[in-house]
Order: sequence, then C-alpha cells, then structure tokens
Amino acid sequence: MQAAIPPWPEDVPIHPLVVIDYHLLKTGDTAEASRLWEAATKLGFWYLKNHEMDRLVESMFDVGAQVMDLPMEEKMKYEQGNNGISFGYKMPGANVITAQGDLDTTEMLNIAKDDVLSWPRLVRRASEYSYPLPVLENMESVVRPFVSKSLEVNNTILGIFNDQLGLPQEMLLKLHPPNELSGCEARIIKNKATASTTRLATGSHTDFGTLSILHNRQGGLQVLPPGSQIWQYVKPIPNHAICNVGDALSIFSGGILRSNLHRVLPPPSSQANQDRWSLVFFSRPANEIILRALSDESREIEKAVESADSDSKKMFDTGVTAQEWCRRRVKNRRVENNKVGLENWKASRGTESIQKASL
Ligand SMILES: O=C(O)CCC(=O)C(=O)O
Ligand SMILES: [Fe+2]
Repeated sequence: MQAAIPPWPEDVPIHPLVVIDYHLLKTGDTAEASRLWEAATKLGFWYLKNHEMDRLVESMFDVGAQVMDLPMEEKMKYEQGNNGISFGYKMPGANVITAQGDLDTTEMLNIAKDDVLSWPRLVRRASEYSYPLPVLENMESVVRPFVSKSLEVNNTILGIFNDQLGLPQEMLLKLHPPNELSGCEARIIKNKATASTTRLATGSHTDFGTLSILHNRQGGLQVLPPGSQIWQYVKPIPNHAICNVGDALSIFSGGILRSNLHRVLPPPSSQANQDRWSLVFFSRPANEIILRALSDESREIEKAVESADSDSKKMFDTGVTAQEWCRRRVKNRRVENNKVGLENWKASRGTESIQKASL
C-alpha cells in the first residue's frame, strides 16, 4: 500500500505507554485489568496487543488508500459539511486547530457505525452521497468486520472500567447500546508527505467520546503527560493499537478516567517526508445520553466529584447530550464557521480546560 516505513528514529525521545494484553483482558485476568485501570486513570493512553485486528487493520488501510487516491472533486461529494456532523470526508485545512487560527493539514473519512451496522440500509448519510465507492464495495468484507471487532474490544474494556468504578452491572454498556444511534465512527486519516516535522497536522485536543482505538504506522502522535509542559512522541509499535480515554468517559467517571491532551505532527526524523496514515475507531455514547458524572450510581465517582475544583465540577454536569457535545466540537472547529474572530474555535473545546494547560 505504501513505501516501507523506516524504523523508529532512536534519536527521538518518546513517552512510554503500558502494554495491555487483550487476550488476558478477555479471559478475565484481574492483574491485567488492574494494569489497564492504572494506565487509564494516570495517563489515559495505553498500547493494546493481541487485539485480533491486524488483518482487518491492513485491509482498512488499503480501503483508505483507494479512497484518498480518488480525485478531490469526487471526495468532495462526500464532504461532512458545516453543521457539526462528523460523518463523511474532510479535506485538509477545513478545521481551525489553534487559538491563533492555524489550519489542520489532514484529510480524513469518517464512517458512521450506524451506517455500517445497518448496511445495505443507510441511516445516517443520504444514499446518493453516502460514502466513496471503495468503502461501499468493502463494507461487508472489511469495514463491518473492523467496526464489529472494534466494538467488541471497546465493550470488553468498558466492562472492566464499569467494575473498577463500582457502577451497577453493565451500566456503561447500557449507555452504549450498539443498535441505537450514536456518534461512533471509524476514521481513516492521511497527512500528505511534507518536509516539515514541526507543522501541526492536528492541534492539541482531547477526544470527544468514550474510547479511541488508534492504529498508527508512522510516528507523529504526541501526548502532553500530566504535569508536563513538554509534548512527547508516542512510538508506533507494529500490531499494537494505541487506546485512549475520551471526554465522555472522563465526565461519566467524575475525572477518575483521564481524557488526555494529544496532538499530531508529521512523522519525525528518519520517518519524515512520507505520507502519514492513521486509522481510528471512536466509540461514543448513544445520542440522547446526557453527559454528566454518574455520582448517583457510584460512591467512588461521587467522592471524585466532591473533591474536584469548581471548574471541573461544572465540566462534570454539562447539561448536554452526547450528540450535542460532539456536534458543538465538530462544528466550531470548521474554518467556515470561524470567519469572524476565533470565538468559535474556543467553543470547540471539550475537557481540555480542566487539565490546566493553556495549549
Ligand atoms: O493520527 C493520529 O495518530 C491521532 C489522530 C487523533 O488524535 C484524532 O483523530 O482524534
Ligand atoms: Fe484525538
């Protein structure tokens, strides 16, 4: 699909992540569940190995290459638009990514879980401009198995968080019923080769939803570890997904689970000058679920909210649904909605503010 990827440049410092074994999680290994819990509460990022998706991930990257190779005019038929709907194609430069008004450099295609699971019926995108042909042609053989497997991994992890948070049985799963409409989506991302290793591809952000399961080929992803002002690279490891907690889980848990800041640069050092590819599955709560801390359901969460500062307390009672939260964040990043000043960019922020980082 693409040129061989040079090995990780050893001169580039990295932030190590805990490696979690999905096989062990699935068999109910309590020590592995504790390691996952530690990773998800301290940094909010971890590697996941043995996730049983390697072949599907390769095939999804192949579909992604076919999509991104289409003429721009064809891709723009599937554009996501300016109303805060994430599903569809986004061209490079469509999003404002910094308080100074810098634009992103990535192109991406977001495929709704709801369309994938209901295929050949479409419930989110109008049929004539649903998704580019390579997606439709590979829906049954590649896209649906990828989404289904990602949901299985997601649900296994949610089950563990549910128990660790002391929530009633299956509470988190019930907030994410697969057959109800939600913002869950698969995303294929391409950042075109560039000589720069410092120009932001995607600005500092927290993820909007529940969990993100990311497959990276080249480096470029960076995290801002808690208490640090120095961005650090996360090294891609073959066949290891990079998982992270998003805003919804942080809010549900009263901040116990960490939705950590991250951003994307072009690949560093020896990996520079290559197209950068990523694939993500984002899980998000059902559209109508209100985003607030589940204090009434768990003494642990209640205690966490009680001890939080006033800004965080506000964040733990958003008063909006999961759908409204995502729509606001997607819509206010669009450059077309930022023509007058940058107020809208500020309005696109999620839980970043409670991390006390001004980035
Ligand atoms: O491309 C990556 O490595 C990360 C992408 C990301 O953070 C996002 O799409 O939210
Ligand atoms: Fe992200």
